[in-house]
Amino acid sequence: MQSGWAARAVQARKVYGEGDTAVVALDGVTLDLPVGGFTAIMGPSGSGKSTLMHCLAGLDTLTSGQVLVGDTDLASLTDRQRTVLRRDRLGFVFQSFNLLPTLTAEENITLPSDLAGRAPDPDWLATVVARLDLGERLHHRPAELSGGQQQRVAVGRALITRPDVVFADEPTGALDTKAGAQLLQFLRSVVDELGQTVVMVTHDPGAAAYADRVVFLVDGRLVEELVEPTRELVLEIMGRLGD
Ligand SMILES: Nc1ncnc2c1ncn2[C@@H]1O[C@H](COP(=O)(O)OP(=O)(O)OP(=O)(O)O)[C@@H](O)[C@H]1O
Repeated sequence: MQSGWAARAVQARKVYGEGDTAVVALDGVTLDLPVGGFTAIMGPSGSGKSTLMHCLAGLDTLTSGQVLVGDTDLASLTDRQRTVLRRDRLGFVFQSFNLLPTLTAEENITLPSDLAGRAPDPDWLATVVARLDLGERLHHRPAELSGGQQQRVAVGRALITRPDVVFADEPTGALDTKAGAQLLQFLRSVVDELGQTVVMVTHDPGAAAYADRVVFLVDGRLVEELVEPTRELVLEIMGRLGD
């Protein structure tokens, strides 16, 4: 990609409802997601993290402002085109894995390609499987895998189309500490070694410390940005912001 960012929000504003009951969820957020970067989004409950993520991912639309994925302005697309863009150019990892129980690990990973009617690139599939250390588990069904392994399958599924951006919403929320730390190391290596772009919403300062940069939202505004975060620095800012 020519531009230095994989996706960006420009003066993003989102208002839910109207009149007296209107809620300003995003209040002029400008944020670049650099290509090959790992960005964490933090902030108190209700600060707009999910709204920002959903708008960046084309799952929700802005009231005003712009979201660009690569050079594509999401507002210029029809619903159908946005759905195709999500399928082909974005990856998603959820707190609760969301794997299909009747499919094997490999079938879950290749599902987005299968749904698009395309064979997955075999070299890329092999690279992703090796990077996520899933080679021994490809023929297992989700119920036969640990939570950490299931979430790695979900990361593999998010990566299979070589997306512009992987969106991870509390990806370690359902994992124990050890599996969570491992998963974050895998996400880190997906950025460092495969050049993928990851954005993650988290409440956990330890998880945020794996990112290159943490942005903090309060009341729908970006109020702080921390480059090369550590758990301690994240905690200090959270304390200051009243989380
Ligand atoms: N569909 C909706 N309709 C009305 N208000 C909404 C809707 N979705 C979110 N909001 C409001 O927008 C604001 C931001 O919500 P959002 O879910 O983005 O916050 P968050 O930072 O992700 O919170 P949490 O950490 O609790 O998940 C909140 O005040 C919320 O109540």
